[in-house]
Amino acid sequence: MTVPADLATTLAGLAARRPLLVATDYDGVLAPLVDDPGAALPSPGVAEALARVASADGVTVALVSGRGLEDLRAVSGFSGPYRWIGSHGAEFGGPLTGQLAGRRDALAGMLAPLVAAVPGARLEVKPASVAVHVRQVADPAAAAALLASADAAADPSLTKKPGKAVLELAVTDADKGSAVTRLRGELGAAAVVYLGDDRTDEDVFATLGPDDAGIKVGEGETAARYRVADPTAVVAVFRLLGDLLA
Ligand SMILES: O=P(O)(O)OC[C@H]1O[C@H](O[C@H]2O[C@H](CO)[C@@H](O)[C@H](O)[C@H]2O)[C@H](O)[C@@H](O)[C@@H]1O
Repeated sequence: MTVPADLATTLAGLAARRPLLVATDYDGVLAPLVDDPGAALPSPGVAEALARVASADGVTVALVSGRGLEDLRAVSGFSGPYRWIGSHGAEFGGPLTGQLAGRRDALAGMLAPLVAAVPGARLEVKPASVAVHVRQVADPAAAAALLASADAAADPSLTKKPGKAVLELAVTDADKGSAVTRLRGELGAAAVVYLGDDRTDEDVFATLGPDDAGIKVGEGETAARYRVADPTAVVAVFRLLGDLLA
C-alpha cells in the first residue's frame, strides 16, 4: 500500500516543522468499522506505527474521538504518550466525572423505547451523549425512520451529531474542531496533520490552514485536502510519517 504522491510530498515538508501536532480520529481510521462498537479493534500495525510517530522530538500525537475516553482507551488498547480527547472534545483534559449524567440519562430514557422498537438498533450511552446506532438494522427504511424520529425528539438544547449509521445527541456543544484548535494553541503547533473519516471530522478539516494537512479516509464529501482509501492506507501514512521523522 503506497501513500498518494501529493500527500507524501506534503508529509515530507511537514516532518521538518516543530512543534508538530499529529491528530487522528479512531473509528473508521485507526480501526475498521464493524457491527459491534465494542469490537472495533485497531488495524494490524497501527499501534506500532503511531507510537513511532509519537516518539519523535517535538511531535505530539492526539487521539480525537467521539467515544468516551475510558471506552477509547479500552477498545484501542493503546498506551502511548498520547493526548486523549474523547466525547467529540467534551473530554479534553480527562474523563467527565458524571456532571452531565442527569441530562444524559433523561435523554437515554426518552430514546430507549424508540430504539427498543426497532430490531437490530442499539443505544449507546456515553459520558456526554447518547448514540442511536442502526448499523445492524436489516431494513433500511426502518433504520432511516428511527434516525428521523430520534432527530425529531431532540430538543433544541441538544447538539445533533450524525455519523456513519448513527445519530448522536449530545448534552454539550463540544466539537472536534474546537478541541483541535485548543490543543494547537496549547502546543503552539507550527502545523497540524489530521486524519478523519466521518462528518464530525469535518469540523476539524474546516479549521485547518494551508500549512496543515487534512486527510479524509474513505469516500464522501470533504473539506480535507488529501484522501486515502481506508484504515489499511492509514497504517501506510503513519509508517511513512515515522520514517520521515526518524
Ligand atoms: O470519532 P470516532 O472515533 O470515529 O468515533 C465515532 C463513533 O464511533 C463508534 O461508532 C462507529 O463505529 C462503530 C464500530 O465500528 C460502528 O458500529 C458504528 O456504526 C459507527 O458509527 C462509536 O460507537 C461512537 O460512540 C462514536 O461516536
